[in-house]
Amino acid sequence: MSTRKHTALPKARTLIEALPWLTRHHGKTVVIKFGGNAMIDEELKRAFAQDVVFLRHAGLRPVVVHGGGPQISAQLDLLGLESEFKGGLRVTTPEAMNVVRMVLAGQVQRELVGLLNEHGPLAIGMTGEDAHLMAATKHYADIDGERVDIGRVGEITAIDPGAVQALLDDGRIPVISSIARSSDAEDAASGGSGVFNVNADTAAAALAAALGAETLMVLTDVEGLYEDWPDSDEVISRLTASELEKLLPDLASGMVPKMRGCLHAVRNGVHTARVIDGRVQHSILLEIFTDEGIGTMVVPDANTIEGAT
Ligand SMILES: Nc1ncnc2c1ncn2[C@@H]1O[C@H](COP(=O)(O)OP(=O)(O)O)[C@@H](O)[C@H]1O
Ligand SMILES: CC(=O)N[C@@H](CCC(=O)OP(=O)(O)O)C(=O)O
Repeated sequence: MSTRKHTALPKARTLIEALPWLTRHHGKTVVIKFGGNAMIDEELKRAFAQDVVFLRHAGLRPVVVHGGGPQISAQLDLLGLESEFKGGLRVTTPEAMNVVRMVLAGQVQRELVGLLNEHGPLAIGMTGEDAHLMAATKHYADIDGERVDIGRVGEITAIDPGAVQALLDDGRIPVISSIARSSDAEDAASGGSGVFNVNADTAAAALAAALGAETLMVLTDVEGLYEDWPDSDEVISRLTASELEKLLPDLASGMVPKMRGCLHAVRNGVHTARVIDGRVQHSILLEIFTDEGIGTMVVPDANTIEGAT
């Protein structure tokens, strides 16, 4: 004879709590940006892969855009090259560009694809260079009103999401590195050097808009957008595009491309853009499938879009 205690009820409640969210998000595209600072340990990376695969099996269409800033800096350091940032962007010499490409496409992307594919033949890696996904032109940093040359940093000029849509239609999970081909034909024809280093938050936001995604989710190493960083740890849970626009000039480095990206996304058809804590295991599932939600959510101004709650 065997007996069983009824411990299953809380589990069932959790599943039932997910039901309205499953219905709401079914068939919707979610672009998830996984920041280099959130990839701090193996457990977290595995949990991230599980969450993304869960979304896919729950009927959503997840797309991963990954970062790798700290990993690039570590490799540059090994090679005796310095890392310098201006306005939150890496000053990218042609030599550094080769390292950026090697680390993002050859190391970080490969690792994430491998972790996702432990769950089945799902993930396919690509960079913005593939199938004309991302075209860019040279970006100049604006430092106190001055136009500063920061090397091979790109500003996205066009996105062709066709290849990503095709992969999604085929049930795959695209994993994208933020490298773009030059939209200048002559530069592009120069092969290896005809590419640009694009900030991964910016790339994720532009892709979310081009795909008509429902949600942009940015995983980082803080709980969300702090109101008075670094003096307070009060997280802003929800703000409109206009409210965010007013805050932008006061934001510091790492948050600038993230929040600019969120603003761009919600102003271009994405229903919600969220910044969440990637250090919390299964933060993606908590954000998508539970009533609480975590982190900071940005919504369009006239919040008339059904589902932007
Ligand atoms: N208002 C703010 N709220 C939260 N974090 C902020 C804020 N302003 C600046 N930051 C900094 O931004 C960092 C996140 O950006 P970044 O280091 O580029 O992360 P990622 O690798 O995830 O893209 C945080 O760790 C924090 O130091
Ligand atoms: C132009 C620029 O700064 N590109 C970034 C690309 C990687 C990135 O954005 O990684 P995180 O999301 O981990 O910061 C860089 O070279 O670090």
